[in-house]
Amino acid sequence: MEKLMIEGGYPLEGTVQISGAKNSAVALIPATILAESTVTIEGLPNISDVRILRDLLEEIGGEAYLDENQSLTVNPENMIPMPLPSGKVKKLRASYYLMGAMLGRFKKAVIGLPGGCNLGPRPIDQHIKGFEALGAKVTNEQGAIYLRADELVGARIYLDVVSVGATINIMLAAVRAKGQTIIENAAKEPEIIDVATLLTSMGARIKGAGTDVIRIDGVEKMHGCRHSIIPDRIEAGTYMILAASMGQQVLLDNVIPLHLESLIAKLREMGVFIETKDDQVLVYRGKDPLKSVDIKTLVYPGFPTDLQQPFTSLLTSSEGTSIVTDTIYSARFKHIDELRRMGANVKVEGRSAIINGPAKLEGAKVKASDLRAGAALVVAGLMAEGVTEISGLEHIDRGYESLVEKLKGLGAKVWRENMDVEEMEEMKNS
Ligand SMILES: CC(=O)N[C@H]1[C@@H](OP(=O)(O)OP(=O)(O)OC[C@H]2O[C@@H](n3ccc(=O)[nH]c3=O)[C@H](O)[C@@H]2O)O[C@H](CO)[C@@H](O)[C@@H]1O
Ligand SMILES: C=C(OP(=O)(O)O)C(=O)O
Repeated sequence: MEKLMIEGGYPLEGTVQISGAKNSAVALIPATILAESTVTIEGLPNISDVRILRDLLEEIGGEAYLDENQSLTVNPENMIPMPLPSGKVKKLRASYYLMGAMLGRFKKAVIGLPGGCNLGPRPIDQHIKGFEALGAKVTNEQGAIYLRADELVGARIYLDVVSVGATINIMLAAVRAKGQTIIENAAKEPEIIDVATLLTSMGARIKGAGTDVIRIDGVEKMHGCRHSIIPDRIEAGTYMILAASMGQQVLLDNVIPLHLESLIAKLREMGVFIETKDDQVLVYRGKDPLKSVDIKTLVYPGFPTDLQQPFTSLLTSSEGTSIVTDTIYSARFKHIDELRRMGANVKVEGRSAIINGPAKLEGAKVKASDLRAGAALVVAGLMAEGVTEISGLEHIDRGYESLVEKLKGLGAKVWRENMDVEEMEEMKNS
């Protein structure tokens, strides 16, 4: 087991290449199940979630080859509706997309309840409501979801909560249903458009992805294609926050600036300078101290919940009081105790964190309890005086490709180290 070591206080400068979007990748890979010939997805991020999903495709009989350029070629011809009640499906949240994709292709699936970051309750009632509306019988037996349908028939489905996961999962099943499905109050995240683009290249008929009403006309067969994934707006956002905290001039390459408008607006409000080009963003700081701001996480195009945690770390260095409210995941504050351990002046009240700055952070031994908590601690570690040791690296590896190499490329002092036996015991017991 490894830990991440950061010696803080060094300015960041240079160019960083942004990888393909994790939250697209984890839906695009299951979507390949729906095709009847070879699908290639180019530019996938080199992260553990991608490798686990590749393995899951092989478990159900697919051929899935990930090459050195992170292109995944899937031959789904010999796939079978093998039950996946436990094992790797438990390692990530997005294994729930196997439900929609297998239901669409085989009209049946058995998938263990998904894992992923522990952000408090992560219900899937809206996914199930959608599958049932399409004609599936859905039961929960001993921690696995059983889905079965004689046939899938298009339906009008109104989502009671705007959910990225439910929107994509229903889309995956509906592309192979008979007739038209209309998803109302759909989520509008860029990852939904990316999945719809892949499905359309595979022969699906989808209109309105990226708006709150999506219309899908079911088709009988879907074929192979090539697809290039969108850049990761959350990884890009994390590097923009890092640049705002410690950057002189940091250029992000392979970005869609439009996907980051809420973050760009908030960083500018704090006094950070940002220039956007077609697929690049330049971030730099002036001489003045950063100003405090309030943020509230919202569905897209609002401020993303996935950037709330690293942004909170940045706010510890700004002058005045900031309030961060997470309306998507009210318990997404496990990073706060760790930030306090490093000297931050933050308290949690209900679904808000109240941050008083500027605080002088000091290196400490801290634990990443989930993926973006890990990103938050990396931001804090780079700002802090002295050495920060971050355990729980397996969470960070779920979502950030080559983090150490990318940070080193910007001039950070960061490295991975093996934990000693005592530390591993501590980890197990915490
Ligand atoms: C809207 C939002 O910011 N979604 C983010 C959320 O998506 P994730 O897919 O986890 O969450 P959803 O978008 O599906 O859910 C949004 C909200 O709806 C609730 N819900 C969801 C499904 C359901 O069946 N019932 C239900 O009540 C969730 O608890 C949550 O409060 O985390 C992902 C990974 O961190 C991000 O990629 C998404 O951008
Ligand atoms: C919480 C996240 O991932 P997951 O939903 O896959 O657990 C995330 O990407 O911030």
